[in-house]
Amino acid sequence: AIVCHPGSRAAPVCGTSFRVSTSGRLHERGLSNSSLLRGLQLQKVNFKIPLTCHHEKTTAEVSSDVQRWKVWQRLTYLTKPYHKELLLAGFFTVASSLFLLSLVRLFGSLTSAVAAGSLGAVGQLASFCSLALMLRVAAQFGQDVLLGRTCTAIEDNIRTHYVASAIAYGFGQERLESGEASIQATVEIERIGNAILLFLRSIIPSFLQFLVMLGYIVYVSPLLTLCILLTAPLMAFVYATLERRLDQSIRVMQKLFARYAAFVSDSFRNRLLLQLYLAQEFALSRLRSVAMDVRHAKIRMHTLRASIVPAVSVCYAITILSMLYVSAVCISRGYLEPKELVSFLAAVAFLIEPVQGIASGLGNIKEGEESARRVFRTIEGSPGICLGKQKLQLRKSVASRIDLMNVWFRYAADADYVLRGVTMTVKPGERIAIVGGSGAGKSTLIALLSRLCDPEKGNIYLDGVDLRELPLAEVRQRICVVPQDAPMLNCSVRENVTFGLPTDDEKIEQSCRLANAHDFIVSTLPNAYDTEVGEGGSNLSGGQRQRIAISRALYRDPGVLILDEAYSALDAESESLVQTALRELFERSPCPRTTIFIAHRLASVRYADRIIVMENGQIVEDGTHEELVRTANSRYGMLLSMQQRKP
Ligand SMILES: Nc1ncnc2c1ncn2[C@@H]1O[C@H](COP(=O)(O)OP(=O)(O)OP(=O)(O)O)[C@@H](O)[C@H]1O
Repeated sequence: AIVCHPGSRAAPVCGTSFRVSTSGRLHERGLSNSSLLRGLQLQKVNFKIPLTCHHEKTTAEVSSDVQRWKVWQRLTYLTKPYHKELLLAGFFTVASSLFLLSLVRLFGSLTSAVAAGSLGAVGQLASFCSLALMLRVAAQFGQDVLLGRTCTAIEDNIRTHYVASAIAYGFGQERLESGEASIQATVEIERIGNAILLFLRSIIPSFLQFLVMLGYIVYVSPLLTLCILLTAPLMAFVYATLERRLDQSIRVMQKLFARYAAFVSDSFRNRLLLQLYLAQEFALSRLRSVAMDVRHAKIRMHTLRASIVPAVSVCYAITILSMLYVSAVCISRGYLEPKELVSFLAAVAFLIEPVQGIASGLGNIKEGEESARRVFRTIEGSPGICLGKQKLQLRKSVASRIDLMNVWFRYAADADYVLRGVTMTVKPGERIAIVGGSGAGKSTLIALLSRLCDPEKGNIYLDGVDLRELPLAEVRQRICVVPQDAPMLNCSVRENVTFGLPTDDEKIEQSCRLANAHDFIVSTLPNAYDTEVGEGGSNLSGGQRQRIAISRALYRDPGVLILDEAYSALDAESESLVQTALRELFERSPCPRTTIFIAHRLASVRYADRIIVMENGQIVEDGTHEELVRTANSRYGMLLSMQQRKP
């Protein structure tokens, strides 16, 4: 990812995906067509999943951690829609254990018949054994097929829910990097699916088999059974100690691995920058140190996991040896027949098998449990904002009034306030420009208006209703933001404009014409509106991306249109064309729109109805261009003259 091949083109490099070979090398694969990424991205466009749990939750209700029993409770809840399949699989599991029991019993009689040389009885018993074996195999097959299907569906549901939740609300309190989140959405959720499958397909049947065989050996010889059970506390102690350590090491390993994934994703995303600044070695050294920690944590985890089976086996060996000694005593005193001992030993063998199975499977279950804990924590902790319940009836495409009343906001409890007592009113249909120096709090104000976060103190009203009282979807339908970096999904231009809304080609073209995008789309893009834009819109220029981003907002007919530095990548001519088109549109429109735009280039704000100047998180000036220019020593006048002085 970091080596620059001579002659490679700059633009397509941005859309390049990579394959990691078994040797750990990275191989370029050409333009990004990864089905996974594509799948996720298209889901972003198409999602319509009811996220009921979020709509009933407020920040205060969100727990910071997910306890173990809650993880299992949630996993059980996820199996609810598949009760029928699981019941049927359970029936097969029970049947399989019962067939095994009959096998064990038949085996005792068969060995007696063999010892007695009774050929007729041997033939008959052997055919019964074969029948029992075939029925057991068939029951296991039915169980495995049903569970495989069900667990795949459950895994798919968790992933869908996770992606939907992350797209709708971000990564919540976890503050995950996108690389970590991608690992959660792919590897960790797969781990959860595998753990559920293992639990249902292996641990439960093993446990059932253990109970059936235990019942049988108690029935055959309580004394020998007691002998086995006496060693159980030793085994329990050994196992519990190892399990606790394994638990900790898995937790550490997964955390480190997620960090590693975030580093990798960061390096991939910034690979051009790394190449340009010859900083490949710097990136690799960061990766190497985390990779080393991951490796150590993995080795520790594998060692602990590998030690469980031998430790349990040693305990069992002690058990079997003591049991054999007691059986010899019992037979010599006539308390036990050799035929019963054969059955007993067969049952004990089938008792050991599930215990070993459980012991070796629990490592994977633990990993799945830990992944589930992390995934659920991200899903549950997602809304960093309180989600309103009030249903406001919106009149479509009508300009809105916005009131900010003494709004205070900071990004963290121990950080400085970024907005400090902001109070302002935007009347319906007004065109407001917000200007100010870098870091003044303009983008933060926009984030609050679009409810990416909520004020810590004070209120924001949309047509007289507190934003927090409104359903989030209503706010987002009503207020549409064109962000500064004009983000694009890796799909066609058309899909990037409609972004999940029903496709109306006429309206798409109209929106693109208004944003001055139609001409370049039809004349320069190879497949016009069907052209794939590449990863992050890498096949387009910055200005082209911004024009498509503006078209996307216009396609939505919002009551409030917010442009956050949305003209910054446009040349002066394009900016003027787009501005004029928007002004005309809004003036012509029977339902006027409120427009708020942030601009650094002050030439683009002079025709705004009002200009708001921000500084250090506060509004310091508010007025028209003429008013502000006339005011002596105004901050706006100073900014203007500084820009005009620039060569
Ligand atoms: N996600 C964040 N977490 C923590 N602090 C942030 C975050 N985003 C912005 N800030 C801080 O908030 C302050 C205001 O940032 P903001 O982006 O709102 O300013 P701005 O006026 O839009 O600046 P610019 O014109 O440079 O984009 C800055 O000091 C910035 O460091």
